[in-house]
Amino acid sequence: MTPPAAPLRAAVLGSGSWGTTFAAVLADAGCAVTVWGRDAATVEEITHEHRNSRYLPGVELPAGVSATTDPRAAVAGADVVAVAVPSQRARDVLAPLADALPDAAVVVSLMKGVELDTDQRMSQVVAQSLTIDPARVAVLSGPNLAREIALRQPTATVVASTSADTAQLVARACASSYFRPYTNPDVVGVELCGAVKNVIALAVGISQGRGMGYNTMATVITRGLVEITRLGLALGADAETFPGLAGMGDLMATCASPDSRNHTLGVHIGRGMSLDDAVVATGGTAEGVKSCRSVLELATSLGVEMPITSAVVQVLHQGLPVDELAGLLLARPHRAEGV
Ligand SMILES: NC(=O)C1=CN([C@@H]2O[C@H](COP(=O)(O)OP(=O)(O)OC[C@H]3O[C@@H](n4cnc5c(N)ncnc54)[C@H](OP(=O)(O)O)[C@@H]3O)[C@@H](O)[C@H]2O)C=CC1
Ligand SMILES: O=C(CO)COP(=O)(O)O
Repeated sequence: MTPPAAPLRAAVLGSGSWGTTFAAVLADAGCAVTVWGRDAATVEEITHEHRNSRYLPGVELPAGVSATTDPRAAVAGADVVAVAVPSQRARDVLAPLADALPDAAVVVSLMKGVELDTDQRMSQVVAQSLTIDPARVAVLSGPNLAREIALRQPTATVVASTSADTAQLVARACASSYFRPYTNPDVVGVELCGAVKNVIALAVGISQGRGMGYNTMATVITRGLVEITRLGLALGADAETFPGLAGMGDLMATCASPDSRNHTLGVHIGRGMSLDDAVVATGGTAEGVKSCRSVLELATSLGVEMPITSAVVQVLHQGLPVDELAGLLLARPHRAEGV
């Protein structure tokens, strides 16, 4: 008889809402989990009180989750290292850990952004900053609003890696009665879906902040998916990824939920708040604010049209009045539907 597999050891870098929630997911799936956080009070609270009152008020964490302020101690001995810091900070957090990562560890990016300046996807940033083979990197993305998962509401996700072994290891590490991972070899497609849906959620939020209803929301979501698909196909992604959990699934969750930071920030902008005030009022990481620029840059370099993304960049960063956003999109030349 084959002996049962030994419990996996996991590290999570980032003690915010998703890092802490994913640590709970891993622990519920049977892993021994250490979270790295830079805030000593949060680390203390996670380890000794099994709570993270700043990011997940009212949620009790499994006893199997502990935390440290030492990132090297967190990754020591880990089989799986999950990364959940803001995308624009990932390189700074990971590069100093290149010589601390265990040789056999795989790294899973939980982040949904595209790096400014380099226009790299997070799996590229992870492999480059840790100097590891991309086959040791996975990305996890899907309709995964942290708070619902922390309350153990059922959901599914996609674990993508160019290596089936890596994807299966990460899927095994996080699968539980309420969290169902599907594997997918399409890293590019899964990752783009996660990053660009944040930009589309900003656009939906802006329209709702202006008082527009469900027709507008459905239009922005549907044409947003077309934009994501166009960019993904230009980068070699698999067309089947886009209607799946990482694509349509995450768009629906993020564009519909008041828990989404991107959606919420968009609503503030739609109601007339300045970007700086909206960032403060939203709290937490709204990746689309920065990634809209890198996504648009990537699209422009490939000659891919992304009118919604472009409109969001213009409203957030180039002073376009919100009232002119809809006109800008609707005045585009008429064309046949489709990608
Ligand atoms: N929340 C969600 O529902 C989901 C989020 N994601 C993705 O996960 C990633 C992390 O998001 P999330 O956890 O929600 O973000 P939060 O804003 O909740 O937490 C961010 C975490 O990163 C830390 N951090 C912030 N700035 C730095 C820095 N300069 N250096 C190191 N650490 C830093 C914060 O530390 P401190 O507390 O000390 O400020 C905090 O621990 C994002 O890419 C997001 O898109 C993906 C799926 C779901
Ligand atoms: O990615 C998410 C849900 O899948 C979380 O969305 P926000 O980052 O907008 O909160």
